[in-house]
Amino acid sequence: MQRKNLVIVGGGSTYTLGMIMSLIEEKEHFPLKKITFYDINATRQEIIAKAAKVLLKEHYPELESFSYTTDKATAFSDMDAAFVQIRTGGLAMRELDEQIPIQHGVIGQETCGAGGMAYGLRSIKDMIELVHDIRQYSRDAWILNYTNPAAIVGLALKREFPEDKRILNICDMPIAIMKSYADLLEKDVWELVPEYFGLNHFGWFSKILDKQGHDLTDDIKNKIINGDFLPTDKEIAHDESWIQTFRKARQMLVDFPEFLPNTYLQYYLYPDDLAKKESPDNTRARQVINGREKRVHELCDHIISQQTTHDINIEADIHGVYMIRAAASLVFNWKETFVVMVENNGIISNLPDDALVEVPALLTSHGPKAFSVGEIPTFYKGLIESQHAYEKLVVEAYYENSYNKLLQALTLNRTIVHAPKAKGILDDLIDTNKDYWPELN
Ligand SMILES: NC(=O)c1ccc[n+]([C@@H]2O[C@H](COP(=O)([O-])OP(=O)(O)OC[C@H]3O[C@@H](n4cnc5c(N)ncnc54)[C@H](O)[C@@H]3O)[C@@H](O)[C@H]2O)c1
Ligand SMILES: O=P(O)(O)OC[C@H]1O[C@H](O[C@H]2[C@H](O)[C@@H](O)[C@@H](O)O[C@@H]2CO)[C@H](O)[C@@H](O)[C@@H]1O
Ligand SMILES: [Mn+2]
Repeated sequence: MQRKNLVIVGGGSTYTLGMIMSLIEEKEHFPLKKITFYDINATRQEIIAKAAKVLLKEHYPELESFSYTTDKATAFSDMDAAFVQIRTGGLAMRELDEQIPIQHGVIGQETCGAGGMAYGLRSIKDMIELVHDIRQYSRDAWILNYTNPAAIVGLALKREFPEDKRILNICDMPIAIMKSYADLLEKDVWELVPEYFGLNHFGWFSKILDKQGHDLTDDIKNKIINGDFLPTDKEIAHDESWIQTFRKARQMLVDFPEFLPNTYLQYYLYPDDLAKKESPDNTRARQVINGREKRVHELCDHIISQQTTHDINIEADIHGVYMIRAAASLVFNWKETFVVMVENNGIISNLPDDALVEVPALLTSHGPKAFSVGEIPTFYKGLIESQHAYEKLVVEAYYENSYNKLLQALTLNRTIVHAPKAKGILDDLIDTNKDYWPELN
């Protein structure tokens, strides 16, 4: 197999070290000649990059080049693939996205509700600029975007780059949930074949089959209803917040037994219960700063001081493996099935064509070829249409500098609903985001 060149945009991300370990474990599937990190924050990136250098030297000796840079031309020239994982405003702004809605009595969340809207308006601008820059230097590179909120970023990228068929918006939540199903069934996650529909962080598995075509759906439902449904990927298995989140799947399934829910639906189906549990002093951002970020930075410091990785476990995680195999399927035309975001255009026949739906697709060298879903039942159609309208209004508001469309978006959002509350939250978010958002009229 021909070796490829990969740039990781947002090299300083808390996910990058795990991604490097996953690239090492997946090197036979996605053999690389060159890995480059790009970030706007040289200091943050250097911590990860110096540790990655040691890891790669010991475990990827066949790699011809590893480098890290803040220069776009150096980063983006001659690339086959780009993994884009930036966070405009950093975890500090994530914390404000989460705190402000809580202060108004509604859910404060990274990608859902008002927090997701605030983050979306910040991400769109940087993501559009980045894709223009990548295209200037690598016209044909596959761009895998998982920068959040991927639903809103993805819609904006479709609007800005309608003819670009080599941008794929992708999320790891469906595979992380499937990993838990696989562990319930004592099977390998890659043996499971999903049927799935919805929007990003807003979807359902209608079926889970195995590769021989056996239907495993009822078995999974019974195990969730009668047992304990838990996260099992190593990155989240011991995280209390993720444990509570996965456990909530049971209630969703009891209330709405037709389909298996994405864990993010908890925010939309039980907004009052969840809002009551949140506290501005213990946001998820704060937990990540004191948890994943601290853990990753300590591990990097350890590797850098030892200049070896002999005393640490090199283990892939499901997030990394999913992105890597999806990229390999595009680059090498594997035609494997992944749940990804694509423009609807009739895939879900009773939803708008312009919705960015999340569905299973074959990833080929000509792009994703999604399987037809057909009609979905009224309850799910209603929920999705309203969420799609919210996402679309946020993107339109960005392009039109429209205060009114943002107010409409927040009022439509199931985590808010009450218009005066939407207005209060919006006005506070405008204040905190003045360095990032477009000016609103
Ligand atoms: N779609 C998914 O399923 C999924 C899964 C995991 C993470 N994510 C996303 O990945 C991103 C990274 O998450 P994290 O928690 O590691 O955040 P982080 O803040 O630790 O890392 C983000 C990095 O991006 C850099 N950055 C910010 N703006 C940039 C720009 N314009 N150009 C280049 N670099 C820039 C920052 O300096 C930082 O080093 C987030 O958007 C997160 O939501 C998505
Ligand atoms: O609150 P965080 O920062 O811990 O997580 C937010 C992200 O959650 C999902 O990603 C999971 C992923 O599903 C799992 O496999 C593992 O890698 O952990 C991630 C969270 O730490 C979600 O899909 C992302 O979009 C969120 O950004
Ligand atoms: Mn996601």
